[in-house]
Amino acid sequence: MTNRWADSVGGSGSDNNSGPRTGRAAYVPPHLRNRPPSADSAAQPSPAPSPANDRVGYGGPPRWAGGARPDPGRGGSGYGGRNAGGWNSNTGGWERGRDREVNPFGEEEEDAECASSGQETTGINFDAYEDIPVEASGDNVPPPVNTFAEIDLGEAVNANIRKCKYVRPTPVQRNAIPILLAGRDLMACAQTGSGKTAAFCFPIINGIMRDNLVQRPRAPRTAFPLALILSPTRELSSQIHDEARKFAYQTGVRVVVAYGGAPISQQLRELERGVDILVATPGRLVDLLERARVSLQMIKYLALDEADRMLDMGFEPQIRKIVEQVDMPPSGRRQTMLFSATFPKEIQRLASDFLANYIFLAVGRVGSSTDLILQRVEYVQDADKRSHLMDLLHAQKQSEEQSLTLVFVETKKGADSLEYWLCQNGFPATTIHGDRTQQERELALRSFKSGRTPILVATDVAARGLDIPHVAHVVNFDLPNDIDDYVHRIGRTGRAGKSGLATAFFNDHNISLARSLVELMQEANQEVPNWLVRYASRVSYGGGKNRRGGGGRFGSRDIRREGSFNRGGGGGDYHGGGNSGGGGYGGMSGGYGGGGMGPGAPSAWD
Ligand SMILES: Nc1ncnc2c1ncn2[C@@H]1O[C@H](COP(=O)(O)OP(=O)(O)OP(=O)(O)O)[C@@H](O)[C@H]1O
Repeated sequence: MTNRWADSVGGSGSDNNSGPRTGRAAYVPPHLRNRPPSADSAAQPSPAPSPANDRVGYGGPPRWAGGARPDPGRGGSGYGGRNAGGWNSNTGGWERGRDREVNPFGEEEEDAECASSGQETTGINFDAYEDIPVEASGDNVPPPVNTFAEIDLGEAVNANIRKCKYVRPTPVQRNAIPILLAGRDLMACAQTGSGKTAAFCFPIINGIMRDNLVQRPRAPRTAFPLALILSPTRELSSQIHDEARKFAYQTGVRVVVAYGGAPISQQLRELERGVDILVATPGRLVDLLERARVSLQMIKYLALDEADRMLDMGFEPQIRKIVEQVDMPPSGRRQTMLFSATFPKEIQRLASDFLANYIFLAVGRVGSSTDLILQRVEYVQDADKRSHLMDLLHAQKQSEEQSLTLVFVETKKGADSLEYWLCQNGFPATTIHGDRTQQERELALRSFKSGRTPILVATDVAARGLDIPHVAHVVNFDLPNDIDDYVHRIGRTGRAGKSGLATAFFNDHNISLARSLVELMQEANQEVPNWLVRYASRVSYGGGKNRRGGGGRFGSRDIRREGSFNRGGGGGDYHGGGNSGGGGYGGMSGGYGGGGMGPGAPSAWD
């Protein structure tokens, strides 16, 4: 079918999305999607999502109508597990202990999704990570551990680890957990999908349990969390919250999430019930701070997930406000942990403002973790991208029944346009990007995860952190401008020791990425097409976004070791880490030089 949608590949901004389309009642164009729920519609029941696309009913009632959130893992969760202590009575009128803690492991029917993702961790090929080298620098680095049994996380947490079916710690967990349990600040660079979330959650939960009976100020309606975990997107915050609730189940540690796009009233109610660990996106947290509904004066643990993203141009002002300009204890009086798969040098310099005498940990030599991901680059002109994508999807349909495909595009309009075209052509697809309401975003993600719509077309809003089982193929329909964004995007497959496939469509618009792409692929032992090598040789660095820092084949090494660093803590000490197989350390793609902070598509972020 030739239509205006099909013509707008790449979403250059042409206004192709106007007007609802008759004959496709299911579809509501983007400009109508962000309407707040009306009182009328709120009274109506929600229709079931269509098997082909989650958009059925967008024009209809909002799914949050009547107060019940679509995600049973979050909405209205009670609390009550006090088995491990860790609380005091000074809760400022919170409702602690009155509610029953909802089981986050999905033993109840409603949480079947969590249950199945829990089963994912059985049979994981963690041998794939066995020979991954580790480099840690800083003063007196605590040695790594090999088993969870070697770390005293407490019986309740250990029980949860068993419920998660984690048999042994991943390399980043082996190294980061002892460092954090020793109370040290940490900047950790480890591959996508290698278990960083647990690496910072376990020590935080353990620390809060150890800090039993912390006195908190009495202030009506103000929450005083002990730990703050910040992440760049709503979906990632939600995911971290879900994970942290599992790890903290029946420990007495209460985890609450707050992010934009969702009704604040419900989040306020959750906060009023009490909070030990607050997981939040920066924007919503600033809002809560300004309303004086959250105070950071009791924060003892601060974690920034996707820390390089959190400190780049888009987020840095908000992060500085939260960390430096409100009431959070200064570095040295709190424990700060920064995690990502990429750490450009510029970001490392900035990050040192937030850290005290920190340890830098790099887990995974360039080329080791990406072995799990087969990377292909194909030369495809813009006009041919759709038919090419269709060929890939047809091939995949035949090969694997259960597999999901994540397709990254540059713009929000491009995402809508491609999704529409795919659906028209018989491929059930949905989309996630910053112009969709949070309700739509969550629904799209659930529909994708469940396999109802096995193709998700996304902007960079889905590039980082999301842990979706069964993503077999990541297609870079439009390549990003920044190699770090590429790394995070392809990292949505090949997670937790599993293998995955990543295909990129390259053409003359992507020349600036050629060199860093070739380098990354070579380091990852991938087959690089000759034509791409020729493109790369035509590009000079010239200070552009993709210029690599002076780390040579070492990805993100501690900048303090390069002598170009004058701020903050010591550095110098260095050990090869417990699993070290020798040189060639670093995160997959950190260490890119000045200006390496991706512009991304700020409007697509939270
Ligand atoms: N010790 C373990 N044993 C088995 N599975 C694990 C273990 N630790 C984590 N996992 C699983 O590995 C998957 C990836 O973990 P996680 O999402 O924390 O990765 P990540 O390093 O934060 O990735 P990204 O860089 O993309 O954010 C999750 O499904 C998680 O449950």
